[in-house]
Amino acid sequence: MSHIPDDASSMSDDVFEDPETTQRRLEETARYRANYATSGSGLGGGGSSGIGSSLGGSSSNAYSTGYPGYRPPVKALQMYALEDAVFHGDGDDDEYEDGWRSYRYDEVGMYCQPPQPPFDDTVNHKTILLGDSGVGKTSFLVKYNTGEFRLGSFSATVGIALTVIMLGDSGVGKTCLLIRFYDGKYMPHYYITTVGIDYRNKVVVVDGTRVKLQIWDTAGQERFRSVTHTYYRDAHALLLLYDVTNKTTYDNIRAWLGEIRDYTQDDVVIVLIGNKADCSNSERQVKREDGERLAREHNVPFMETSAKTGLNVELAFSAVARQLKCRGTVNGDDGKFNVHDYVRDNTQARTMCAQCKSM
Ligand SMILES: Nc1nc2c(ncn2[C@@H]2O[C@H](COP(=O)(O)OP(=O)(O)OP(=O)(O)O)[C@@H](O)[C@H]2O)c(=O)[nH]1
Repeated sequence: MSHIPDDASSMSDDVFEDPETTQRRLEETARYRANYATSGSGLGGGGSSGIGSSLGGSSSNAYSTGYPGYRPPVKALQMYALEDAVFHGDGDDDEYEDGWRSYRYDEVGMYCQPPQPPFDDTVNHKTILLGDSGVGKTSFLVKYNTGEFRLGSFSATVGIALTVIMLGDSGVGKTCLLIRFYDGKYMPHYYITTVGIDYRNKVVVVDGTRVKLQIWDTAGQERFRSVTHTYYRDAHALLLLYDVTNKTTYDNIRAWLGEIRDYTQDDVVIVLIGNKADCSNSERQVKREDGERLAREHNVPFMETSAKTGLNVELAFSAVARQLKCRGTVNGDDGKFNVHDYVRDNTQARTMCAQCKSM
């Protein structure tokens, strides 16, 4: 059964299923993995049935994806292997526990396969499923990955995700802001400095249109800079954060803007954010007016946010989604949207935030 929130203005994940289906699926996945471990068969093994066995056999003559005989360049394979290690090597199963969730393809089993010998014919590479809406692309992929056919579990896939990258010095609150947006929670004890880069997908509904954002949380630490630079070029939008309680992070914004100029596309959407606006005046080292002035200098919209209270968090992402939609990157261009006006009209001052009032 497909569940889509009634409130069209709300944020929602892109693919839904009901809690019982989730529970059943988790149990089946556990059974499946247990069988896999004992029999050595499974998605790619000779003992499984269906699409998985016909496409994903482990013999050296079988090709898990792509055309027979196709050999991706070794460089590309090395890159994908590296990406898998970086993005999927954390064994993070937390997201399996909630009933309302969004699938990433790695969550539906693509990475259940046993370790393969590096860089041979069985290594995955990119394959794109194309075809009209409703022909069964998502079901096909899920069947291939899990061996299951899930009738009616999926809502329509929403285009290809637009890339939003979060930047700023280490400790400014990028991860907390993303978690607040993605999960609606503040995790003060979640503070483990980001290593390299990580992402979450989230769909934002803008005037009835579903805009899928792929949000990349980068490591603020200098030593990861060369990794994160490689992602800048694909960015449609950037959220550039400083910490209002740490003047150095504000002073470094100019350097960040320089990097952005060097590595991103010219039309990238940038929003400047002063985070931790919940902190008291005695803790504050950067006035709101300073943030506004810097933003004016660089002609970018500005807002103060708090991952702790949720102040302006949804606004930051919805401003980006609206601007990208308006530019025609997603479903047409009405040409009337002005991100500066939108942010100015919708920004909440700290005193106006209901959550802040209750603090
Ligand atoms: N008071 C307050 N603290 C915050 C807020 N956002 C984050 N923090 C705290 O700031 C610290 C750093 O937060 P992170 O989200 O890990 O910072 P980051 O920018 O992702 O850091 P790196 O991963 O090292 O780049 C944590 O202790 C958070 O609890 C906020 O809005 N208000």
